[in-house]
Amino acid sequence: MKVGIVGAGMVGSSAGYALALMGLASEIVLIDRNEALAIAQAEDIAHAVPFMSSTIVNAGQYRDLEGAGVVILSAGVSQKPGETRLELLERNAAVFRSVLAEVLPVAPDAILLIASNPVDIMTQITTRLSGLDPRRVIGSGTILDTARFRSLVGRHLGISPQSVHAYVLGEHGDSEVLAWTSARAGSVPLSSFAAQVGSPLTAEVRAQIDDGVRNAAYKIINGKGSTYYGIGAGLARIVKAIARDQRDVLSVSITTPEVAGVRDVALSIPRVVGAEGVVADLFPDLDDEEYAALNRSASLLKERADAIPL
Ligand SMILES: NC(=O)C1=CN([C@@H]2O[C@H](COP(=O)(O)OP(=O)(O)OC[C@H]3O[C@@H](n4cnc5c(N)ncnc54)[C@H](O)[C@@H]3O)[C@@H](O)[C@H]2O)C=CC1
Ligand SMILES: CC(=O)C(=O)O
Repeated sequence: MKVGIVGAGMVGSSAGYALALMGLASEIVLIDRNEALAIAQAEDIAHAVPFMSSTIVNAGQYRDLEGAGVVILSAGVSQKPGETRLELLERNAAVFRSVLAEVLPVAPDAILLIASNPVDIMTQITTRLSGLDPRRVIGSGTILDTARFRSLVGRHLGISPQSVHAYVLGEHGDSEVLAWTSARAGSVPLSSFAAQVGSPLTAEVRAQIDDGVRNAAYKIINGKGSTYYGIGAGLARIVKAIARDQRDVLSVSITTPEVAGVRDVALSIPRVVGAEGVVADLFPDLDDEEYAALNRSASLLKERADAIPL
């Protein structure tokens, strides 16, 4: 499968690197308004390929997206220290208007995979502007937050994060919801597992994990300017589900008819992802507090998305 990446900065190049290492694409095309950057990133990633795969990596123009199965959209601005994702909205909406006008005519059949922030609202805008089936316009959503959640829970319990089945729901951002009630370790409810291994999930531990997940990006941005390895791997993971029609359950964002009482909103819940995009939505069991938090997150996203002129 050919994969296009529009926006060859830190996130786009990290996704390209992860895809190339994992051998998930036959060809990767990197596009950026800074052509010299796209060329340099493509060349650097191509030099990793002989160690791991046979992916062809090139910089290109929009016309080179023809035949792409997936186009990753990672163009735009990123957060400065202390800035929220939502503060990027107007600037990145303007970038997407111009980028989509170039992408859609040449790659009308591609699944669009959105990374630029605020990713849920960018997903909703892209769905509206493109007129594509919402199930083929996928935001990376909380795939990264879910990975952060699993990582911290796994460390606390002393098990692999891959044995933690827990999801972050709602906004990829400050209002996100850690779904503790439905979380499992192996097949065992999280709190029961934690008690059995002698590492109880006290209110204090949960608060620390919540803070670690919710504020991870702010901490990393303060330390090194931006985050990219985590989302690069997350984007590659979504492409894997699509390219191999794996029907994996991933927390990604698409415009959804109704979530927690809010209609037509893009946000993350666990969804089944395969060759056609999102093929099913899953609504985890939530307690009253989690449901109310998801309703607040959905309402906030809906309000901000509806206020953006197309
Ligand atoms: N979804 C997620 O979990 C994450 C999302 N992000 C978001 O990803 C986006 C990209 O972040 P970085 O790669 O760190 O930024 P970056 O500044 O390194 O790269 C952005 C690239 O977009 C290009 N660009 C800007 N306007 C363009 C246009 N009209 N056409 C083509 N290219 C254009 C720039 O030249 C630049 O190379 C940001 O919005 C950031 O907030 C970042 C980390 C995680
Ligand atoms: C920047 C961003 O969205 C993240 O690392 O979560």
